[in-house]
Amino acid sequence: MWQAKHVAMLLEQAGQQTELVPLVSRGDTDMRPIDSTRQVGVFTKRIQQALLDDEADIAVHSMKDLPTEVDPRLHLVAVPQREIVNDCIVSPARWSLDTLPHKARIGTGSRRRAAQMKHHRSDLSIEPIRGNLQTRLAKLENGDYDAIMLAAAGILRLEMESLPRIELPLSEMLPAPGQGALAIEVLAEAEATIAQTRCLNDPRSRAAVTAERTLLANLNGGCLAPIAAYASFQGDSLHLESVVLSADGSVRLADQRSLPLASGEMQAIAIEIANQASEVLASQGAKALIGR
Ligand SMILES: NCc1[nH]cc(CCC(=O)O)c1CC(=O)O
Repeated sequence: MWQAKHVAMLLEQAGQQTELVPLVSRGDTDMRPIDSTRQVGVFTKRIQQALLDDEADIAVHSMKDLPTEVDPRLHLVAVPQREIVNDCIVSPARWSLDTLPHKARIGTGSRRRAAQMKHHRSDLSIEPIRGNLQTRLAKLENGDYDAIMLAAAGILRLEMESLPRIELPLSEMLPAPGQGALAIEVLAEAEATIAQTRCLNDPRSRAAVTAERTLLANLNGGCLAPIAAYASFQGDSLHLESVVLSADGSVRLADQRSLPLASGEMQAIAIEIANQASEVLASQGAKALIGR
């Protein structure tokens, strides 16, 4: 709802009228451990269906939740300015990755977060958790976990800035492809809506997300894979950091590279840098790690 209201506000600032269409997705209601369901698009399918059924004109997703497979009936018209990309450890004592007690119990359903935590701290006990933020925080307060992991962007969007937490540096915890970014989808044939929503696009945020998601797609990883990637603009270059891990964090393949922006069109550079990175990671055995 925060994300949809945020996009409505941006559109209203651009002189467009909007109406909110609240929806509930399976991702909101299904409390089974996310890894066990092996489903993709649990947060996004319901919203996409609203476009196909003409219940809504504009879909607002978390980019991180949007599967990389493209539905030809839909068009990703815009990626707005991206938020903070980091992950956080939430705990009353504000433990960091280094100060967490020995064998602390960490609540996360993310294999990417679990593997990176275990890579740095193999003693930690990673335990599954589901539910919305309020549910997760209640479980933390109840003592079910010593700490839980959350995206900083989600905490800020829920206006929970006072939550006791440590933001993890990218060197310890690289984000999921697309983390902290929004995705605006419309029907591919909706030319008028495309024209009205194009103004929401931030070309640099879009290029960064394209690089990260191309890497993910090239390695056949869904949103559940232990794959992390972060693209950023550094001077006159696009920079891409990517990491693929074994589930237990004992194996960690990493790649870092830059391409000058002068070498071509920005979206093409984003795809090229991802292709180079995924080729190197694949040659080091990334695909076997992901399947494990
Ligand atoms: N899978 C749930 C989800 N999808 C997007 C966010 C956070 C916001 C974002 O990363 O854009 C979250 C929660 C979390 O990872 O803590």
